[in-house]
Amino acid sequence: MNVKICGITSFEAASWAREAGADMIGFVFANSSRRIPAELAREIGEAVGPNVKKVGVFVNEESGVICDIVKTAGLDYVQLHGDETAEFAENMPVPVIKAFSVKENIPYKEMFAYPAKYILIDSPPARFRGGSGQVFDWSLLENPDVDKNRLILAGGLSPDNIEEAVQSVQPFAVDISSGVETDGRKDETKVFQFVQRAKGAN
Ligand SMILES: O=C(O)c1ccccc1N[C@@H]1O[C@H](COP(=O)(O)O)[C@@H](O)[C@H]1O
Repeated sequence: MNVKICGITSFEAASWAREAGADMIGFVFANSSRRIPAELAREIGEAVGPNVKKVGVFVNEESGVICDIVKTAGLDYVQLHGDETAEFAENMPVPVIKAFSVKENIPYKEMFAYPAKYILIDSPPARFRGGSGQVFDWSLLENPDVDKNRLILAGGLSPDNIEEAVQSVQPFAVDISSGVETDGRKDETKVFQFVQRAKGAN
């Protein structure tokens, strides 16, 4: 199981993610309490090293701004968490993770035809576009049009529900932000528990 720890804002949180065995870390460049400058993301990314891939999270950002941040921060992927078109994604400088909000009667065929390396399915937006900590009904993903090899599961995951989530959905990867925080800051114990349980749950 691949694991992404999102909303990294400090060197120590990034090193917990790496030591715990996370495959990707996410930096938020959108409206969020977790937003950080591209220069800080670059410094944290350099400290973590090349084995952990760096993802930049954007919501309806201009293409030129994303390209600049990809270069400055040294990103491996962009996560498009807004209403970005397929044409927009095709012009990104690095591979794309496209986030969609879950809803009833989702057109999965259309969703998985989107030109992205991975498709991330998240809960509906709350205060910000993502990172709400809300869980959704995973049985909505029981559909033959869901390509599990490209699926990243997100939305309200936590050390307490991750084993059940992995066993029932069997996605390519899982992504978490608020579920490994205490009082709005990443929590070392929760980061380790989450990664270990996700990787042990196959
Ligand atoms: O984490 C954020 O602050 C954020 C802000 C804007 C867009 C996406 C964001 N994060 C993504 O939200 C989901 C779910 O997070 P949570 O685990 O429910 O808190 C995840 O994909 C993050 O990458």
